[in-house]
Amino acid sequence: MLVAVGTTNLSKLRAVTQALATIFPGRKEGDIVVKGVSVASGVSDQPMSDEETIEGATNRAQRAFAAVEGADFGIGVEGGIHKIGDQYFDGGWVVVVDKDGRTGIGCSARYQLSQKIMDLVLKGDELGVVMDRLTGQTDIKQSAGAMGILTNGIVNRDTCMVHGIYFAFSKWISDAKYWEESEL
Ligand SMILES: O=P(O)(O)OP(=O)(O)OP(=O)(O)OC[C@H]1O[C@@H](n2cnc3c(O)ncnc32)[C@H](O)[C@@H]1O
Repeated sequence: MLVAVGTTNLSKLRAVTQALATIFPGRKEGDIVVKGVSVASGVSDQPMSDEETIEGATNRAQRAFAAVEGADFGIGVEGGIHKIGDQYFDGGWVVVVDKDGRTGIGCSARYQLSQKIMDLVLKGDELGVVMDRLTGQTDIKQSAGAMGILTNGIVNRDTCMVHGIYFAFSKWISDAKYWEESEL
């Protein structure tokens, strides 16, 4: 199975590899090939709404699928912020496409961003840059992620994304009766 993922971010690629091993059990090592490709998300570097983040994940999935010949699936994973009331939350959206034209969508758990972090993001820096500056670490977005820092390592970015990937694949792994047009 060849799976094209629209990113070269190591945390996202780890999440996809881990999720696929659970989604398609019994496959021998090497049966599932995950190929990360650099594609444009087509949205801003720091998406600021669920709608924009879903659009980015969709573009990444479609563009990765088109870029990798013979791919069985294209996957787009996009991180983004969303405001609910006067609070800001971050999370990841996942879109899956396949060669039959089917599309699946899922999202990770989301977590609150403090006003202190948001003040820096709203000044124009991406969350990853802000977290690097606050922690003194480099490229947090490819390792623990902001959620890993804020949960003291309990939920890292790849762990968080894995659930979004499971949900995005639900159409392929649950009974078709939940998805087909039915007479009920
Ligand atoms: O290489 P790509 O796939 O673009 O990965 P990315 O991490 O740069 O990009 P995303 O589009 O998924 O995320 C949008 C921005 O949100 C930030 N971001 C989202 N979740 C984050 C997290 O958990 N930790 C740090 N930064 C995060 C990050 O700075 C990104 O610029």
